[in-house]
Amino acid sequence: MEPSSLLLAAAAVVAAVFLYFRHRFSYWARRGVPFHAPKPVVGNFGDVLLGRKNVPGLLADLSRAFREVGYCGIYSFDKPVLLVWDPEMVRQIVAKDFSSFHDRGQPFDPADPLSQTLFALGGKQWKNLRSKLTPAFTSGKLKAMLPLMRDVGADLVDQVALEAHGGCEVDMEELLSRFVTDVVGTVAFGIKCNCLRDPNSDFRAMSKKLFKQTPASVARILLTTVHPKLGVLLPFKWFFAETNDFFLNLMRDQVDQREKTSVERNDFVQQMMQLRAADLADVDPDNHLKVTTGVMAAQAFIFFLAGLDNISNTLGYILTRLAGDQDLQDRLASEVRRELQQHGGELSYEALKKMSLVSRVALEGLRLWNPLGVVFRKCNATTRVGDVVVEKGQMLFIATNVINMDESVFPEPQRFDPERHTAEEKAKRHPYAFLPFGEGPRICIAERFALLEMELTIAVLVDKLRFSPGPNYEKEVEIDTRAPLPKPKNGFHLQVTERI
Ligand code: HEM
Repeated sequence: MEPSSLLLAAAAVVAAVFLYFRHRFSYWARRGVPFHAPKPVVGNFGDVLLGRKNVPGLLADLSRAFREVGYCGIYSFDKPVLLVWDPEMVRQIVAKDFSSFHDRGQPFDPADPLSQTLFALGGKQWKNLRSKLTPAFTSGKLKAMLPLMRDVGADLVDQVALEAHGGCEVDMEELLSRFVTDVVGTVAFGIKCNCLRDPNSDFRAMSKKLFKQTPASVARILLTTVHPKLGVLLPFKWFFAETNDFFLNLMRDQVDQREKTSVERNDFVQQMMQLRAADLADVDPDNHLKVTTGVMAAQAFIFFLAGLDNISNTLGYILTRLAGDQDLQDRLASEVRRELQQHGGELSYEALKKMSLVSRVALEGLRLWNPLGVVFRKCNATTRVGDVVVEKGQMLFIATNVINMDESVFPEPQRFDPERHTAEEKAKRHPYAFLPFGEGPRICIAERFALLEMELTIAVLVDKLRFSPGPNYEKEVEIDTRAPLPKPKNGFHLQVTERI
């Protein structure tokens, strides 16, 4: 090709790209929705890509200019996204008009077994699987899982006491992270993985790998959130081949072993096996997802993804707050000891459910730490939400961290105050003003499981141990802005002594 033709072709490409972005980036202006001016290509997400802010932090900052409006338009790369924090609009999106917003727009690749999670599925397949998985989280099932969790809780207390040597500072981020991995190992996969004792176990290595953020993994997560098809085309699977094989083999081995030995355990693998047996009778192939070993592994994998950092970091944050408030910590310990006494010394399900301060502390931790910070939906039928006409295909982000910090609802929002979660206080506020687990038919399926695990952990720790500020104590925990979701930059260092 002639140099002049080459130059002309290059100019045409540049002009086409320019015109494309100019059109894309005028989306909100054309609709009269207040918006943030985007940067070329990255839209409003440049600070996340550069590691300057995590996703909830970015969304909180973007909401600030339009706080009273309750929503604004943003651009995730070139994709317009409606950012919402007005509780009434949120109610409409996640509950009232659920039929127009039933999916998250997550990628689903039939060739990638671990992408077939309840979180990612949409439409009728989601509905069918959700109804099958819901019974796995009933009170009866949680009660049956509790002894498994309690054993790991006892291991945690022993390990913390061991590392504290009667008064040293301990990094609770590391120990809690190993603890939650052991819990998931036992309740989801039926194996004792011993990460608390052995920080180099296979399970621990895999969980570390999974949560290790690389520029490629962050880019993929962001891109797949807004461009599912693009995500599927990228030359690596949802969580890379090694992770796929690890979880698939784990599930396969567990199922084989149980089928051979007829051993039954009160865990998630057992429930998935029952589901698979019942599934053989399901005669609706169009709307239901066949429960293969891959589909079973995918659901257990979500346990792994959702049940680790979310829970361990919220607990680490709570212990940090308790270390700074000895009075609250003592009241908590008294409640735990009183209820234990009244329940024959056993930390039973009934005893835990009587510990109302423990529960309020867990909720206040979730309000302030808010591990996910954002809930998303994709519009599947054009619908008016408040003053905005949301078109089919439109992505919506619900900034739950902004809602949780509204000072008209939670005065002095930065203050750790469990009394915000009494029944009377709850009755005074909008029902959508506190959403750590999302809301509506797609609310976190494991909400009660996650709360139970958190309550159990708080109870076993404050019963036996006292947490206080040590030399590396951070009253205000510094956040690692390079991680997409809340993560402490320097761990949760706390001094630990035995509680008399
Ligand atoms: C403190 C811990 C946890 C928090 C804060 C949390 C929070 C959330 C949130 C905000 C959502 C989105 C809800 C929505 O879109 O309205 C969600 C969905 C989900 N979570 Fe959790 N979660 C936690 C633990 C877990 C655990 C341990 C599991 C293990 C099974 C789990 C499984 C799921 C699943 C499968 C969904 C998708 C539900 C659906 O689409 O039907 N989560 N979670």
